Amino acid sequence: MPAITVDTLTKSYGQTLALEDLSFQVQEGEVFGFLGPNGAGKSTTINVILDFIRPTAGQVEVLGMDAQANSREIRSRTGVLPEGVETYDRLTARQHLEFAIDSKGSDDDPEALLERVGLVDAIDKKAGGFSKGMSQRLMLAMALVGQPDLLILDEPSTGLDPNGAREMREIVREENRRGATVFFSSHIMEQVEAVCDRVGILRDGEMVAVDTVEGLRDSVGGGTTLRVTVDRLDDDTLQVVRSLPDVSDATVEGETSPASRADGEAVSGRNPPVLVVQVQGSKTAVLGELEDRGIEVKDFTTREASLEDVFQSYTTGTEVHAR
Ligand SMILES: Nc1ncnc2c1ncn2[C@@H]1O[C@H](COP(=O)(O)OP(=O)(O)OP(=O)(O)O)[C@@H](O)[C@H]1O
Repeated sequence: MPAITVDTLTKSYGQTLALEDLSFQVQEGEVFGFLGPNGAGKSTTINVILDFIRPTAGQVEVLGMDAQANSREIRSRTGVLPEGVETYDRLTARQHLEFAIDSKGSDDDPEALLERVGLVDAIDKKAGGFSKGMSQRLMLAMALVGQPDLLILDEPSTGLDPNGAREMREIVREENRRGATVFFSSHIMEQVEAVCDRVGILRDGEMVAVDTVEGLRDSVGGGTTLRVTVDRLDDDTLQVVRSLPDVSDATVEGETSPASRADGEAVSGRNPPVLVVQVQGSKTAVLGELEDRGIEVKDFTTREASLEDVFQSYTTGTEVHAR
């Protein structure tokens, strides 16, 4: 059974179309990363899932129930870390937890929960003095109350330093091992890589891709950037390299369009020229071609496309290039 089914969901705020015909499923027991740039519609989707806002059209089912008709039951089985931390300044961390434990009717121990999120030392301190990261940890502890079947974390790493972000990922893994489904929104691809089974990428209110991280990387043909320092380079060679089967692009560093030179003169400056090639497969064809043409390869480096490149490709429509 899917934990979340979003079916042809549309949401307009006046003239603003925040979501358009959005459909996707999150399977029970998976960690699903919900990615998109600012304004893509992630929070709007989460707010509809939790029935904080009503859709313009479409349906949402959560834990097998209708999101609107059964919102109370859904919320009792869901732990939420909302975007934009709001704690009560005058209440201590312990009091926040007690409030969440009471409202969920659970028998959790506030101390144990705060221990898990690394905030136990501040258990009797008022939240008004907390840093952003501390408030975020407190909100996470509140989301964990009652061993929820579904965890919805909206930008959970906001305000956390690298250690905090790592601890957050560990908690996500632990919760998932316990059996919880985790729906995790972020605009940072690297944050979701380590924990998510699948990733959905939202752009302008529409899902542009849903796949594993590896699948996404393959689908954009991220490939490798090969940088080759050579003793010389001419226009002919550049054209030949560009036409090799696995090459999607080749340029000379510092030269915007060397191929446009009409005289076919060697393209070189004071430094040895560097040929920058986007390759999908093996780099040996490129190096072999250069050597066949009597060009000396002085040095070369390679770099894989990063997840940020992949994310950028999906969310801006530009071609993905490893840099
Ligand atoms: N209450 C609102 N009234 C009017 N427009 C809204 C409202 N909430 C969101 N929007 C608009 O809907 C679109 C989607 O916003 P949403 O907050 O869902 O995106 P997001 O992906 O969560 O962005 P972020 O990463 O910045 O939180 C944006 O164009 C936003 O300006």
